[in-house]
Amino acid sequence: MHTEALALPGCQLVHLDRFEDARGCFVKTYQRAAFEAAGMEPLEGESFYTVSRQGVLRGMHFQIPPAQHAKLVHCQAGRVLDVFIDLRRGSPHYGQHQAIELSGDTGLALYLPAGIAHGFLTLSEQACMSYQVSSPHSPAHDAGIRWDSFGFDWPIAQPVLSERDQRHPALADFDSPFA
Ligand SMILES: Cc1cn([C@H]2C[C@H](O)[C@@H](COP(=O)(O)OP(=O)(O)O[C@H]3O[C@@H](C)C(=O)[C@@H](O)[C@H]3O)O2)c(=O)[nH]c1=O
Repeated sequence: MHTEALALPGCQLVHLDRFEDARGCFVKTYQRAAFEAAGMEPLEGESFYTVSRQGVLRGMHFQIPPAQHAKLVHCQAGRVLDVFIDLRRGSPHYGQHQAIELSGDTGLALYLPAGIAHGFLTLSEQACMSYQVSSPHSPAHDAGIRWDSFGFDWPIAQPVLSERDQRHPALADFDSPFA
């Protein structure tokens, strides 16, 4: 495993160890010692995955303090356009976003520290996204920014959204609790 620092401070592109042979591939998705050595928080709160159809957009999600957490995001199958926003008031990049394509073919994952909103659009017929987070889910602290409110030019006008994701505040109306 090796990592690359991204433009938003603390965010890292993680090149997972991926071994291919005639059967398919083997991907090592987490090793506590190596991840900590690369500056990541232990990601042992919970893990989960989602399966989404083409055109589904999930986001832009984060947990607010005191339940803020870091996450590792990885596309196990299919292809997604992954997008994340810096919500840390003290950051010189506050309100800025970055987008990276993730797919089941590359072994790329994203590490996002607390204070980063995360979402993605499914580009392939179906995509499986897996997550590893540093602390448990807290429904009372689970929050979001509306997908079309932070200046990103999504390659779709009418994505499939959950009801909750249609109701998030715009970035401009969000009073960020992240330092
Ligand atoms: C996020 C989450 C949801 N749930 C439940 C709540 C709800 O009934 C159901 C679906 O939840 P959601 O609609 O929030 O799922 P989803 O929109 O897939 O949420 C995910 O979106 C991406 C973009 C992220 O970054 C993730 O951290 C997570 O927030 O699962 C949990 O039990 N644990 C969890 O950690």
